[in-house]
Amino acid sequence: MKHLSLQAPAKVNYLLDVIRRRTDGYHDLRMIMQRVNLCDEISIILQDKPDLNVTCGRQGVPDGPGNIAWKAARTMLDLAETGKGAAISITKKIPVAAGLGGGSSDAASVLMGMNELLGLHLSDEQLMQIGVKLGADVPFFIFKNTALAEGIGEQLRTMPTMPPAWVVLINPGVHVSTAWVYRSLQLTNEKKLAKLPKFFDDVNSVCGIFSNDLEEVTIPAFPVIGEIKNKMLELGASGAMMSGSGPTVFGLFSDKDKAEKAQQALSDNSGWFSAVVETL
Ligand SMILES: C[C@@](CO)(OP(=O)(O)O)[C@H](O)COP(=O)(O)OP(=O)(O)OC[C@H]1O[C@@H](n2ccc(N)nc2=O)[C@H](O)[C@@H]1O
Ligand SMILES: Nc1ncnc2c1ncn2[C@@H]1O[C@H](COP(=O)(O)OP(=O)(O)O)[C@@H](O)[C@H]1O
Repeated sequence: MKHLSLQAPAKVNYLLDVIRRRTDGYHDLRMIMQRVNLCDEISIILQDKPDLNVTCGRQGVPDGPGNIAWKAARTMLDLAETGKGAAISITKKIPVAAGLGGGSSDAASVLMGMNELLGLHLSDEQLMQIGVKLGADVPFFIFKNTALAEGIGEQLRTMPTMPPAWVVLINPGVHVSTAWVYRSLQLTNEKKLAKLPKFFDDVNSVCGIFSNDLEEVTIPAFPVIGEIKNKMLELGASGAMMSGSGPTVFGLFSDKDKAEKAQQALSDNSGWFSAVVETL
């Protein structure tokens, strides 16, 4: 029986410009996406019987066909046409519906893992084309590099090297619907896009690009997001912002000690998820 153990990392968005509303109900974006080393753990066992089982056991995440990882595995098993099946178990470490891309990352890891286990030899480009049909952020997790993402997130280019940083993640656990955030956004006709630097000297220069249009919707509705951002800056972060459609706020630090102290100060609130992680 073939078996693989995988680590599926989370992401944060350093930039999220919403450019226009599309006719298919989605929005064209310009994003900068960075992986961090907070990882879900995934085990895949390839089986001779055709059954596909995905178990997660985490509240708010479906087992079976409702799980995005199940859809990823099903696609790969159908492509292979070997009659084999798989047993997949997911241990969630990434908070769910948090703006950290956990589901998309799980799906990307399963696509890459099944490609290997089934000996399909699909290229990363082919896996990314399969991935975008499962979720807009899936191709980024196959691409792996820190990326400038356009379209809905499927057009990816490698960003100039960014200095490594410590990232404090704080999720206050309020429920934010991604569909509601995009729907509520007031778009201007001709959005002016800030020019991006050609290189980044230090963590401060990375924070110079921080901007997330979705905060215009989430901060007025959930003031706690703005409060965490302000606190993070008071505690010495070089920059702080909401990731994706939230509600997780992250702060970037060049100093590990400061990052750990900020996490401690912010994690006093019971029920909040908090972590200090590193950029990948
Ligand atoms: C905001 C981002 C940024 O990385 O990430 P998360 O916060 O989810 O991590 C992504 O754009 C999340 O894209 P995606 O993964 O497709 O979101 P979904 O939850 O599937 O989308 C829910 C709904 O949001 C709207 N939506 C989503 C993406 C997009 N570019 N335009 C949209 O208008 C659509 O109405 C869609 O039906
Ligand atoms: N493997 C998975 N991990 C997390 N969420 C999943 C998974 N499969 C399906 N979902 C569903 O996807 C939704 C979005 O979850 P997630 O990817 O964690 O958040 P986000 O889109 O904010 O990055 C959740 O409501 C959850 O029920």
